[in-house]
Amino acid sequence: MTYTIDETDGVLVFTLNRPERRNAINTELMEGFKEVIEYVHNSNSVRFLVITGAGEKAFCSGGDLAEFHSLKTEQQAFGMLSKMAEILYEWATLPVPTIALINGAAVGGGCEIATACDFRVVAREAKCGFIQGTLAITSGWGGATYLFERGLRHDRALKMLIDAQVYDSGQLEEVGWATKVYDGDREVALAQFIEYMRTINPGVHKAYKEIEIRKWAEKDLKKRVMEEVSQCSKLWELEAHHEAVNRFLKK
Ligand SMILES: CC[C@H](C(=O)O)C(=O)SCCNC(=O)CCNC(=O)[C@H](O)C(C)(C)COP(=O)(O)OP(=O)(O)OC[C@H]1O[C@@H](n2cnc3c(N)ncnc32)[C@H](O)[C@@H]1OP(=O)(O)O
Repeated sequence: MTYTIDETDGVLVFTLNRPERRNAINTELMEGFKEVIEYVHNSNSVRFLVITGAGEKAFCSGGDLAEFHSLKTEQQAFGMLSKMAEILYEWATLPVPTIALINGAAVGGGCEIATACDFRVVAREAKCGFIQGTLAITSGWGGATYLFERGLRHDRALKMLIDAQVYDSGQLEEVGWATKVYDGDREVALAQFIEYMRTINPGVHKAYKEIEIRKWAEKDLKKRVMEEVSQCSKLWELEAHHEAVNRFLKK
């Protein structure tokens, strides 16, 4: 199974389970996101939603370059990108706190997924970055739009995007992208992170999330996400992108 979904004591953990591909997102994993979103909406017990990656090397390496390399045209790219962008918008607007438990590399779309979460709890040795620029594209699942919503200083957010490099945990904490950096066991780090939040009535969590969600609705966030998708789709079609992906796949 390319993913697992486990609920324990109100904490729902969605684990990307393709460690041999550094937990790259393929079509099957997109369905996993949709299953989790439906689970949360239908649940009276889930209080926190956590996403993490199987193994110790990666949280998520973004889109599956082998699977998505077959997408050549702007229209073909838009079909995949918009599907995941819609999923991430539903994820970002869930009525429970969402936590990216970043156990390893979060790059490209993996960094976008983490940025769409409310919190980013990052392993000391993890490196994360919006590396799409090295593939001659921009973020394509809404990650840049969410980044500009996360309260980082504009210059720091923009530099993360146009550096297109991976940042270490110290840098991620310094720019304000990492909520917390942890050492050792990820389960212990998660338990410590939610220790106080879990003493608070879940109705309070939901009400505070609704304030942000209302602001995003008033500011046409979803429209802006889809404009980001369209921009990425245009760049996707260009030869520079396909050549860059070929170089990776022939490594
Ligand atoms: C809008 C989102 C956007 C999109 O999908 O359009 C993107 O996400 S674009 C960015 C796509 N992602 C990448 O370019 C990252 C590529 N991967 C890496 O940079 C590294 O694999 C890294 C840093 C995640 C981990 O490095 P490490 O040295 O630990 O592992 P390897 O590179 O040796 O990879 C092991 C194994 O996994 C395969 N792999 C890794 N990432 C992907 C991926 N994104 N898609 C498909 N396959 C991936 C890699 O090819 C290796 O396979 P093997 O058969 O063992 O050679």
